[in-house]
Formats: sequence, C-alpha cells, structure tokens
Amino acid sequence: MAPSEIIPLTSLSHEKSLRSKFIRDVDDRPKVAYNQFSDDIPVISLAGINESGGKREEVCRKIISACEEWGVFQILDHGVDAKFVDNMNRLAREFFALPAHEKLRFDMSGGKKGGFIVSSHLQGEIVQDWREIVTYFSYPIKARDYSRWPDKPEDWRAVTEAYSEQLMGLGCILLEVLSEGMGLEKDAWAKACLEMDQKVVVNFYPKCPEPSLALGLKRHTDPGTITLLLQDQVGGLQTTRDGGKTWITVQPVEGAFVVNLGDHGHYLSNGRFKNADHQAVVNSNYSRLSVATFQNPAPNATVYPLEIREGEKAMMDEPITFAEMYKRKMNKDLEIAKLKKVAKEKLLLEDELEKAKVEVQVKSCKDLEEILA
Ligand SMILES: O=C1C[C@@H](c2ccc(O)c(O)c2)Oc2cc(O)cc(O)c21
Ligand SMILES: O=C(O)CCC(=O)C(=O)O
Ligand SMILES: [Fe+2]
Repeated sequence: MAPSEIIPLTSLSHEKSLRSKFIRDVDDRPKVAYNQFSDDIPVISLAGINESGGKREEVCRKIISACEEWGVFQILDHGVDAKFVDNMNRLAREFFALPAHEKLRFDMSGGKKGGFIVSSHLQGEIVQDWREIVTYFSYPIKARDYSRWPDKPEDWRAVTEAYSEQLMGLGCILLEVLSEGMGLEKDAWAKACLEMDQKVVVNFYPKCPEPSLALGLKRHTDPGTITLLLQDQVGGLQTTRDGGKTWITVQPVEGAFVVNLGDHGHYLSNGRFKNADHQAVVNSNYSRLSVATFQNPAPNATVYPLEIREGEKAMMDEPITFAEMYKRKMNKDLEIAKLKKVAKEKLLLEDELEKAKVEVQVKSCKDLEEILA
C-alpha cells in the first residue's frame, strides 16, 4: 500500500463511530474494562538480588512461581534508572505526535525491517488493531540498520540506544534467575539464546470512538524468550490463563516493568513456565503508550526444552531453529485470522440462505392464495 493511502489512527480518533475494519467478532471483544484493575499479577522487588544470604533465593522463588501460574509478573527495584524510562516515554509520545507525513517517512508496510506502521507488523491481518507502532532492531549491535530508526525527535537515537542497553542488562539478569529457578547453571538460558537479539516495539493506542468493539492489540503470545513491557498509568494490558474465558486487567505500577514469558521461554522450560496469553484494550478517554522490549534468541538458536523432568515428555517433537519457530507462529496466527473470516462469512451465508428460504415459503403461500382466490 502506498503511504498516501495509509491513515494514521490519530486522525480517526475523533470520528463518531468505529470504521468496520476495526470491529472484532463478538467473541473477541473486550470482556473487562481497561481500568478495572486486578492485583493478581505479582509485583516483585529485585532489591537484594545480588546479595547472598537468602534474598536472591526468595526473589527467585517468587519469580518462578509467577512464571508457573501466569507467565507474567511485574518488577520493581530493577536497576534501570528512571531517567532512561522518562526519556523513552517522552520521546515516544513526541514521535506519535508528529504529523502523518513525518511518521510515514519510516513506513514499513512494504515489508521493510523497522519503522512506523498502523495496526500490525503482520501483513494480511483481517481485522485491524487500534494502534500505531514504531519498531527498531537494537541487538545484535552489528545488525542495526539506523536508516530504519526515526530521525525525529532529534535525540531518538541517543535515547533509544541507552534505553536498549539498560534493558538488555536487565533481561540477562532475569535469564539467570530463570536458569537457577530450573536448577540449571546460571548461564543455561543465555547459552540457549546464543547471541541475544533485541527488538523494541513502541505501541501507541489513540483514544478510540467505540472501544467496546475493538482491540488495541489482538490476543497473542509473544514469540521470544521474555518481553519487558513499560506501560503508562492508563491501563489496558489484559491477560488470561483459562484460554480466554476470563480476563484480568494488569494494574499499572509506577516505575515497574511487566515481564511476559514468551513462546521460547515456554519451550525451554518444557511448558513449566506459561507463555503469557495477553491482549491490549483501548478506551475513549485517554490515549495510551507502551514500550515492548522483546528479548529473543538468535535466529539460528535451537528451540528445545533444556530439561525434561522425570515422568515428563518433551513438549516438542524435534528441535527447530528460532527463525523457523517464528515463521510458523506468525503464519499460524494469520491462518487463524483467515479461518475466522471464512467461518463468519459461512455463518452470514447460512443466515442469508435461511432468510431466502423463508421468503420463498412466504411467496409461495401468497401464490397459492392467489390461485385459490
Ligand atoms: O506487535 C507485536 C506484538 C506481538 C504479536 C505476536 C503475535 C501476533 O500475531 C501479533 O499480532 C502480535 O509480538 C510481536 C513480535 C514481533 O516480532 C513483532 C511485533 O510487532 C510484535
Ligand atoms: O500494550 C500492551 O499493553 C501490550 C503490548 C504487547 O503485548 C506487545 O507489544 O507485544
Ligand atoms: Fe505482547
């Protein structure tokens, strides 16, 4: 699609009703409000994590139990200085406030790696997400393509580079905790990732005219090892652990990162740790910003459980590369979306057929009445 045909959502925000391409099937629509917060997701302080004498074990235990129960937890006292977080939030807000033509200079809808896009990184989604994103690949450093990183606001590169470095450090600490929690060597998860990749997706969810019909970001699991999510205080991140029957809205906590286990983390633990099943809902009162930092293994890393405990079976038939796993996952997500569309069309068709049958019956009754009259 040519950039001139792409309309940033910021310009649809003030319309009275939601355009049809954003309307979700009834079953997929939000079930819980963006601000009906739950405190079920554990908030864990990392203070003392480098001390010996029990503190590390205690933090480790809390993290492992959150991974087993939800695949999601929040962390405080994580060591990332608030100034990096404030700068990142400010910059992201400034980027999305730029005029459409400035954002579209980095348009990635033709399949380019990194830049700006409305709705989704996946081409071919049937129903659109109510979000704009800007994304950049930050690790490994040698693979950075700065021509795909925004050049406005002016300090974008300096701020995002510093933020990425801080989050890579934090991500590595968490991988150590997860390794130890499984009773493995401290570097087991890092080794399984080879040279760690990092991709940052900045999500901007404008105010939505009919939020009960739409999703900011459809239900999904993240593909990688772990995701570190920075969210503002508006609320909208939701998670389910019963296959979508019930949802909770994660309470935003000032200064915290939300940590999600992704599919790779789920496989490494042979399913012991949940891959967080989550989505983002929107609202008509506030726009919302979140910054997802995906800590992924290298594309050629092997995906396979690190340990299969006694009495367990490997949850994968054979080892595959992360690149292959990623490709299969995204294809499957698109396939599901297409199947939903076909099912919906079939239902509509059956409905039409049913109506047509009734009309024919009514008409033939009338014809009979005319003959008999
Ligand atoms: O934007 C996202 C979110 C997320 C995702 C996973 C699977 C989906 O089908 C989906 O619609 C969203 O994980 C991502 C992983 C990426 O590599 C890039 C992204 O933009 C995202
Ligand atoms: O914005 C959010 O709360 C969720 C973002 C997310 O799940 C993602 O970017 O993968
Ligand atoms: Fe996600």
